[in-house]
Amino acid sequence: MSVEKIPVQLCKGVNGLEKVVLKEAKGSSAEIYLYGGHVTSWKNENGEEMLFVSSKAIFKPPKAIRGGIPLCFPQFGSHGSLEQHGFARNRIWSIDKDPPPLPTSSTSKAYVDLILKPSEEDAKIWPHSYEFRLRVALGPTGDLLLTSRIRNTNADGKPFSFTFAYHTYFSVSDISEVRIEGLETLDYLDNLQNKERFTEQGDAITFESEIDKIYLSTPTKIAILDHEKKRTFVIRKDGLPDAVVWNPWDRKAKAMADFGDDEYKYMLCVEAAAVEKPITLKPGEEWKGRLELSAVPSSYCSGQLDPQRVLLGT
Ligand SMILES: O=P(O)(O)OC[C@H]1O[C@@H](O)[C@H](O)[C@@H](O)[C@@H]1O
Repeated sequence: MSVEKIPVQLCKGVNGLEKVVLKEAKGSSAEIYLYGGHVTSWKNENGEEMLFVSSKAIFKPPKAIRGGIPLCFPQFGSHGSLEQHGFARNRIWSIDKDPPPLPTSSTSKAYVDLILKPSEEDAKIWPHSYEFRLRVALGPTGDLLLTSRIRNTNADGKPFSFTFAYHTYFSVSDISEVRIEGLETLDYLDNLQNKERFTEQGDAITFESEIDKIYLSTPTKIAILDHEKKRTFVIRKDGLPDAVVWNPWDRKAKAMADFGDDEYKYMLCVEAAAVEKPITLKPGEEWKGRLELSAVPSSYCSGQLDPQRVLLGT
């Protein structure tokens, strides 16, 4: 007899912070903290963790949780006058009991809707009224789906602009055994060189030192191949033209209080983002940004990512 899993549960996590636990019928699961609207766990059907969370992560406001999927809004990085990566990642979100419908083809009951609205204090640092709705869902095959809907609710008729990222920390076996496909030959801004623009060379991206690059206008599909784990993460994104790739490497790792000295070996951030061209919304307008993550066993064959490129040999 199979025991039916409760698809959505609200419970206490680290330091008594509230978290939502999603469980899909076949065994995959996810955890989302209301602090930051922050996904901190995504496990496949065998209970294996796909996301990296630092053993030194501080689950306490105002520090954002180090790992999982922090949400960068209304500012990515230092591209503006607000605090690094904006404030959405260190605010307490609410459960949205009655969200506007979202078209979905999945029958999975494992999903939750969260909402963030500005407090009076927030309005002092970013003088705009908005509703940020986040849906986190598990698909029937264990895929993790995040949909962000951001609406301008300004009553003063003013538009606003923002930059955004799903700052995903993937768990990898060994950073030196990992490569990314889908970003080769693209232009990028290098955060390690004053955000200057360069063009990536032809090969898949591999890692042997610190990296902090914003790849511009990328394909909607990117793959992270982990040879040792024999696992490939496939990232599909919509409404998010850019992709940030970050690994702090040893020196910066040591400088971060909430990150273990050697942990850079076991993580890689590939962040679906809108950075180069900020998104502008007039009052009443809504933006939607979607991220779909899947983990497929064994290595993806090189070149399978984009059949068109294989055919054209480009
Ligand atoms: O320490 P934080 O604020 O979470 O940021 C981590 C990193 O996030 C990346 O997205 C940025 O490109 C890096 O420049 C930054 O160092």
